[in-house]
Amino acid sequence: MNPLVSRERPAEALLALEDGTVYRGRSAGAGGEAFGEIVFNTSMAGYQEIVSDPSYAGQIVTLTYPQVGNYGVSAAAMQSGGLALSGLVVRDMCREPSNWQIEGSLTDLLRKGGVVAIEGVDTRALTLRIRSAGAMRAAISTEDLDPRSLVARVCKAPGISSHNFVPDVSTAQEYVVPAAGERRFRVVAYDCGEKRGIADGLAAVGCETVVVPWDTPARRVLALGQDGAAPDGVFFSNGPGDPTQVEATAQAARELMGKVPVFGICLGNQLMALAAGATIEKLPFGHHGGNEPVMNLLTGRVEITAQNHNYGLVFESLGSIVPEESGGFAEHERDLRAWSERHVAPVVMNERFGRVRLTHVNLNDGTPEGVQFLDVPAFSVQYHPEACPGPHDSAYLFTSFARLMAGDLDCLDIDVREGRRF
Ligand SMILES: NC(=O)CC[C@H](N)C(=O)O
Repeated sequence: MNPLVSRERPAEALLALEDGTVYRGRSAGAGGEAFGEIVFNTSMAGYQEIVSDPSYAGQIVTLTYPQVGNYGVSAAAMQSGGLALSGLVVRDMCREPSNWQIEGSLTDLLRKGGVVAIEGVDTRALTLRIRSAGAMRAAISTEDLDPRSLVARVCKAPGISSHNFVPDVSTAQEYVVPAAGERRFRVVAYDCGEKRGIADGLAAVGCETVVVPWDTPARRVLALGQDGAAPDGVFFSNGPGDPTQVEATAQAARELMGKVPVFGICLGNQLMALAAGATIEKLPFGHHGGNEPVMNLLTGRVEITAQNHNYGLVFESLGSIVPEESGGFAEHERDLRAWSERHVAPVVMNERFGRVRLTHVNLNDGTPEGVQFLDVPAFSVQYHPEACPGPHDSAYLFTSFARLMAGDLDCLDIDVREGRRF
């Protein structure tokens, strides 16, 4: 008999949302109770990378793809050492996974990681509800099966913005990730919950990376390069929760930008924007999935991207527009779609760091997804060039960072300059 096949009858479970909606199902992970903010992820594969992404701390993830777990799990797909998400909701959890690389089942991984999960939920209906009502507080329980009681307890639970989740997932100690192949740069990465795929992406372009805790002061980082000198570059990682909670890292970004080349992904992008004094807004239900179209405004190319965020920066809040560098757009425009339609990469004047150019826009809702600082060597994106899971269209951004560290400030259109095709 296949040792991965479980014949036991799973316990009953209940999912409750703060708007009063409840779904009955069965346990598909650890027993117990989990509270968190419910979001949906539209990836069609990659459930293991999703559940091991530290950015999901404090969240209950609903997978829109209906059958989950069918190819099992393996150590190589883990994006971190453990599972940080609060809970998982699926339509159908496969109890007979099969794959030549299989090392275990998703249900076992969730159980070992203490993650409460529910299956048998109409995830289409649930996703539509989240899409219209927005991300909200929710709970999964295998203990409290009384809908009224669980909804009432959800309504009393703290919201995601009331806690800084980054210390829970950041490294406690500094450590070094070697370059894959020849070492070209020595980089310091702020670990706010960094995914392994990002560490691999940095290593692949020749970075030896010193990974440091989220609250490491800038002055320490400036001595972590070769022989106690400043590093060749600094990277700000992805991570969970509300970016305005992560003050120590935003403060470090403020001190480091302008001193060394800087690159940020997702939470890193938000923290660099906060360092520049920008406003961060909460999106209604965020972007979580492997199929989000983003236009690179410098090349006009559209990348299909992996995303996982609920917050975004308000580009106009970085400063007032510089009309002569913004394709004739004299006014602040709320509708960034107009810029993408006209392939204009507008520039604003930031009080602290000088000119900032909008480089990437999400084509689904027109939200800003990448900025480049023109007067200091720094750029960041809101989405995930490392994929894991997802398409690799944006992998060039790791090369862009290597170019930036080598002194090439025009580093974001390299795929076109090198004639690369997707
Ligand atoms: N993946 C991330 O870095 C997410 C950033 C932030 N926690 C958000 O939800 O927007």
